[in-house]
Amino acid sequence: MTAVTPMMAQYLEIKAQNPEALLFYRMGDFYELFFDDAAAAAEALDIALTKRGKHEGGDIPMCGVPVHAAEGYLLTLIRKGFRVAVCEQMESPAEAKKRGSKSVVRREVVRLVTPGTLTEDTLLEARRHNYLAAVAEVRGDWAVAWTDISTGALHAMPLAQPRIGAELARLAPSEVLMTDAAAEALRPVTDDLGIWPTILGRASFDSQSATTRLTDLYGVKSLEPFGDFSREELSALGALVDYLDITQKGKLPRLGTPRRDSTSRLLQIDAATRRNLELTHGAGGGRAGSLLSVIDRTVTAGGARLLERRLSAPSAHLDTIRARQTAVAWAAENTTLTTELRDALRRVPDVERALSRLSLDRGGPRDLAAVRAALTQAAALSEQLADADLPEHLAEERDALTGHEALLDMLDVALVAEPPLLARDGGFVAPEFDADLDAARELRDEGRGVIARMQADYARDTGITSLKIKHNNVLGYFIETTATHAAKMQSPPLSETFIHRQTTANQVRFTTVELSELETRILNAGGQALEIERRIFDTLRTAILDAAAELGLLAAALAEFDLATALAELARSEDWTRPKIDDTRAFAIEGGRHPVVERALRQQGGQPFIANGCTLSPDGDGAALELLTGPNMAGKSTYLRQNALIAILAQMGAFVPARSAHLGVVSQIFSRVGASDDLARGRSTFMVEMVETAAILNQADARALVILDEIGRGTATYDGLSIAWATLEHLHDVNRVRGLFATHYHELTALAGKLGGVTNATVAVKEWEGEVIFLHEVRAGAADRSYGVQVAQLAGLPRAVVSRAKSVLEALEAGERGRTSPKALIDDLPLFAAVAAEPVQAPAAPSGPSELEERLAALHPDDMSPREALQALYDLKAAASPKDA
Ligand SMILES: Nc1ncnc2c1ncn2[C@@H]1O[C@H](COP(=O)(O)OP(=O)(O)OP(=O)(O)O)[C@@H](O)[C@H]1O
Repeated sequence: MTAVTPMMAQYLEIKAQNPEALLFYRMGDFYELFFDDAAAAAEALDIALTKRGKHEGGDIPMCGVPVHAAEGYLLTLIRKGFRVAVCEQMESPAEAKKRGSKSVVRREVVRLVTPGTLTEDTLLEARRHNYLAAVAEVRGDWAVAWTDISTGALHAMPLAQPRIGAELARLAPSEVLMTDAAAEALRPVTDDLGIWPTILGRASFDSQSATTRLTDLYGVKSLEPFGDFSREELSALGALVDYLDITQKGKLPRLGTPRRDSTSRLLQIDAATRRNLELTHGAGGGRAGSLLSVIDRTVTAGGARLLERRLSAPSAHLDTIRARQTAVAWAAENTTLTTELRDALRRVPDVERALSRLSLDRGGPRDLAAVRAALTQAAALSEQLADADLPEHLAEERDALTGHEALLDMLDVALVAEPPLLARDGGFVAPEFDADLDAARELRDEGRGVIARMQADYARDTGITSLKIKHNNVLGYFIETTATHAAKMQSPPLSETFIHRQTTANQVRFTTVELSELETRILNAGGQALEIERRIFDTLRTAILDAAAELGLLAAALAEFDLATALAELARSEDWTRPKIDDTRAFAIEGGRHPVVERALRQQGGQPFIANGCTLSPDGDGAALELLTGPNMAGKSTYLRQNALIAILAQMGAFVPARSAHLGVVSQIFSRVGASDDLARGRSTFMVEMVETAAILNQADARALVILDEIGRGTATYDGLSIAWATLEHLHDVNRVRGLFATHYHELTALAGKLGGVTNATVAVKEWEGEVIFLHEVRAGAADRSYGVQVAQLAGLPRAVVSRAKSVLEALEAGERGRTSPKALIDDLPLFAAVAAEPVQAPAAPSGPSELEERLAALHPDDMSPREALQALYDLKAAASPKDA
């Protein structure tokens, strides 16, 4: 076995401390990866896998990426789910040598790059939040905390375990921290959302140490002023801070004070509904095709993130909704000013992310310039708004725009117009800001002129016109002549001044005392200038960080103005209206449209979008359900979704795509539109649909809005019909929701007569020469048939199949009408014989309570000991299935 080299020993030691991450091991201008890391990275990055030296008799696999291009590679690795430990050289090779000729350069991991802890613009999506979340459980109570370290936002929320999935779906975090036990308990939720939790030890979640971590972080004695956080919230917050400490190696980012959020003030939207409605993510998983992509008119990154936040979490709090709506209405009424404001906003950089990089000491001169630009534009905005009669919500934001004049003045005089990327290269401090810097720069720059003059003098004195003064890294400055002048230069009197340094094939090189002195001065001046600039950078950075909290508010204010004006611009260009919102249970929309479908139709340049109204008028606290029948392709799903989207837009404070709208605040939205297979988890389409329907029936309250599309279609006709029937009855009698229910089971339309809160509606079509023409118009009444065969014909099904289908359909319908199963039908259609067997049976109305229900009602859990409760449970189970007992 070969001995392990000192460098490899160091590598192995550092790797052992970071087993979960790929180790980027700095060697000069490269980050090198070895062993399994190298194999994994080479494959993920599609770069060459080579080898270097031997370890335990085998070759060491290796690959590397150049430091200057590392960010791009990091991005690919993070996207592919890797975590990367960045290990830097903490001293120069020369410094290492001083400790002994065999010493290895000291290296340390300076940062663990994980999906939830990114700050670089190149690694982040400017218009999306990048959340790191932690889920904690303390004695059965749960909480979620989340942060976006690139902006400093920090939140916590206590919530019941069943709500965790919905909350994580809302946040769509890049990374979620949990203990092993919590991850086990939440496996179905995380699997559903495609989240791979990052597991931390129990110590990271300890609520006692969390308090200490947080008080230390904010330099306060107690957390009380921030709010009354529960143990589980503290545990989740503490885990976040601990993880940041681990990944940022002790350098904590700027974090705003923790804010308690509460689900009760938000419109509840569960994960499946979010997916169905494609609020922030389209069907493909990205932004494209989502409602967000269609409504986004923001011009700043901060505004875009705020829009995403609002759309993900519309409010259910009337005052909040109205305040936001008033801001948009103000912007919509003041179009000229709005246009001016948007012009100024366009020049606002991403100041939140600049602040976060500066606080992590990862910032550069451009981040200073970003703060300057934000302050400049904020001042301009505040001036434009000076005489405006702002609604309260915006007036408060206007106040946050000013108050940083001194800081702005300082940045203005200190920085050049377009600073370079890196502080270490210098050149970002403006002339006349610092006298010492100016002097050092002058000497440095002038030195070059002095060298040129010196060269001219030497050429004249020696009579060698080809004499040059040059520079290289080994010799520094030197005088060079061709070899033909060697003898002359090396004999008196010239040899008294010119000291020989080197002879090459064709050249001879010299120096002089005068030249070395000048060289020292030039070098010192350059170094000195850099040193002064570095000091100035630190001063400016400190001045900015001292004002970080207020600058955070300023950034938030800019985002609010961006959002209000963007939503106004959207309303203007798309002809949207301000909805009336109150605490009734109204749902009355005239001329509603689906913004995403409308845009798609417009882009295709064909048919215009047909607007449709929707009125659900509940009687008292009863249900109001619209049962929608109609042909395939008529626009049922579009109609269903558009009404849900209008409610969501209204409650985020936006205007809505309708001629008019009156909505009573909705507490929860459930939408099940076309479930898809989930084969990966072994659930069929039908199973997924039933699980989701169960969730609605169990959770929907009287303020819920429920949108169900073709419930029960994934099974045999009569099973499906019966399930749809019972579901509709339950929504009507028990949940008493406002809702829309689309179905192909025309039998259900009979319920409109039986259930007071159910009305029938249909999407109109015209039939012309055997073909259907879609009118996309929703009208009162029931459809007579589905026109499925005609639609299939439109889709290009072979003519023979279509005509055969038509005759099968006719025969089946004839059989149904006759309520018999004619022999001819069976002979013609042996495969379909079973279908015609039984006429549809309406499920019996629920009879009185069963014996079990009565026994259950008689139990009083509060008065029972755990032992009695368990016994009661055994008894009930025995009564329910006597055979098993
Ligand atoms: N109001 C409308 N105005 C114009 N075109 C529309 C309208 N609604 C829907 N469409 C068009 O009709 C297509 C089909 O709509 P949608 O998917 O909503 O039909 P559907 O009735 O749910 O069909 P199926 O029952 O087959 O699922 C849409 O892709 C769109 O192009």
